Amino acid sequence: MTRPDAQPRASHFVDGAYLEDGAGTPIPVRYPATGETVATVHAATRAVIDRALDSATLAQADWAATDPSERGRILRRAADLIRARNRELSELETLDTGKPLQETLVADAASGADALEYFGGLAVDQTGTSMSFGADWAYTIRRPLGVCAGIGAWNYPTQIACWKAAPALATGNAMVFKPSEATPLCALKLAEILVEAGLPAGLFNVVQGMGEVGAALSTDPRVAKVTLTGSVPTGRKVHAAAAERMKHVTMELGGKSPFIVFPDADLDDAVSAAINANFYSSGQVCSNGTRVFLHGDIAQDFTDRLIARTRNARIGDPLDEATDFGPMTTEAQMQTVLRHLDTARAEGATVALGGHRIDRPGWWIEPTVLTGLTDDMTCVREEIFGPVLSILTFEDEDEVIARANATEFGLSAGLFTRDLARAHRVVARLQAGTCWINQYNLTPAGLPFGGSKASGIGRENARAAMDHFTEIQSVYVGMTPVEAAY
Ligand SMILES: NC(=O)c1ccc[n+]([C@@H]2O[C@H](COP(=O)([O-])OP(=O)(O)OC[C@H]3O[C@@H](n4cnc5c(N)ncnc54)[C@H](O)[C@@H]3O)[C@@H](O)[C@H]2O)c1
Ligand SMILES: C[N+](C)(C)CC=O
Repeated sequence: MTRPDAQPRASHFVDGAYLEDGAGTPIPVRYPATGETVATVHAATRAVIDRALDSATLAQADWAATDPSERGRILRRAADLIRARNRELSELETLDTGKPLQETLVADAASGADALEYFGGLAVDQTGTSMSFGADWAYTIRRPLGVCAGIGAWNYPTQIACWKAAPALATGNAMVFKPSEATPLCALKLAEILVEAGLPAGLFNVVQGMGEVGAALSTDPRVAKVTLTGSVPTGRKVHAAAAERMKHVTMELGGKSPFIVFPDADLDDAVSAAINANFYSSGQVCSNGTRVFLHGDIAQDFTDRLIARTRNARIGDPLDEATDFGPMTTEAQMQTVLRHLDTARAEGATVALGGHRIDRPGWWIEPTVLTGLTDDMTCVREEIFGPVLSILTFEDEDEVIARANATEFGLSAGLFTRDLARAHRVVARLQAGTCWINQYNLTPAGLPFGGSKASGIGRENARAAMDHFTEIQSVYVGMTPVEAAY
């Protein structure tokens, strides 16, 4: 397939235009399907970071005073532009991440456009409250926070940038966004499109770099809020840095989510969902249901069907729309997954399917199913972030709930049953920010998404995100003479 040109016009997008500073450390962008370098960007220098933060600070004051209906119109225009350019953006996302075009065409830029459209519509609908205190009264207003720093992971670069930018901008904030160093390309396109849609310069700036650039944003006094999508260890660092200056935070972090199949479930549906919940994006999805708890009565049947269907995965060139399983996004992540597989074998796991690197250039791992596991094994406790599905069995409801909750994570959970009373009863006891009943991993813009426990703080999407990008100002209105003791 002809490969599109991935090299951006410059490394950064600041104050409405592309910006280069060759003094920054070069970051090669490698196509995961072959390992070839397809572009190079430079990490932001101190001068670039300062320009991004200063222009955002200046632009935000006017933006906060702009009629929210105008803010909303700009975001909705950006959504339309993204949809019109979906194929071009999806191809770039595929080059950036290695995810099959079949996926990026429907799940990445498209979901970013949904968020821009959704928050574009909600921009006019920021309501306060009013109350009376005798003759006096009071009201509340939601105020934007100021300049927000967005820091992204590498698995959904366009979606992550949009999910952060859309509610921030709708509510009158500016954003300086640092994409993952592994996938720096797509956020630049978003910045370009927002300006084309009419967003004033400085309101959405993109600066490239490794963790140090993210750390510089997290500690800078010009930044009022940090919203991170990343791993739990990074979340702990960013949260601590932000706390030094009492900044607001949203933390979208990792997980090790339970996927529970009761004996009365529709097994074909449950197998389909387990495939999506473990092998989509080659398993590089935060909310994946990687601990698959199967009731003993259906465990063998489910496992046989799962393995038979997973053997049909078409592994190949991610730019070919027929391909439905791609490589890992980074070489480092491939090595991490291979180490996890070695540990699993050493701890006694049975590799029922896959378990090896695929012999192709680039960073490929076979879709893998592990059986013969116990809850204390490393592969069951730790996030692997690769195409590795762990099967566990259970006998009763109380037991599976206790085991599902026995983790520091709390991002997501899923369950399959035809008994809706049981479904709601179990969900009420699961410690997870998002639960799916007879479905998995669907995250529409109108549904809050985020984690409990170590998996995060705050929520993205829905009205909840509008609240997280604003703070309440209370206004007390005195209507009667002021009395004083002396
Ligand atoms: N909950 C969610 O919505 C969600 C979505 C996608 C990915 N994730 C999680 O992200 C992880 C995979 O992504 P990753 O490997 O890019 O994560 P990561 O934590 O390594 O990096 C995330 C981002 O943080 C930056 N960073 C690193 N150190 C930093 C520091 N000290 N200060 C500020 N920024 C710093 C990185 O440069 C990168 O941009 C997984 O754990 C996955 O579950 C969560
Ligand atoms: C947020 N989500 C689930 C769409 C992608 C996470 O990795």
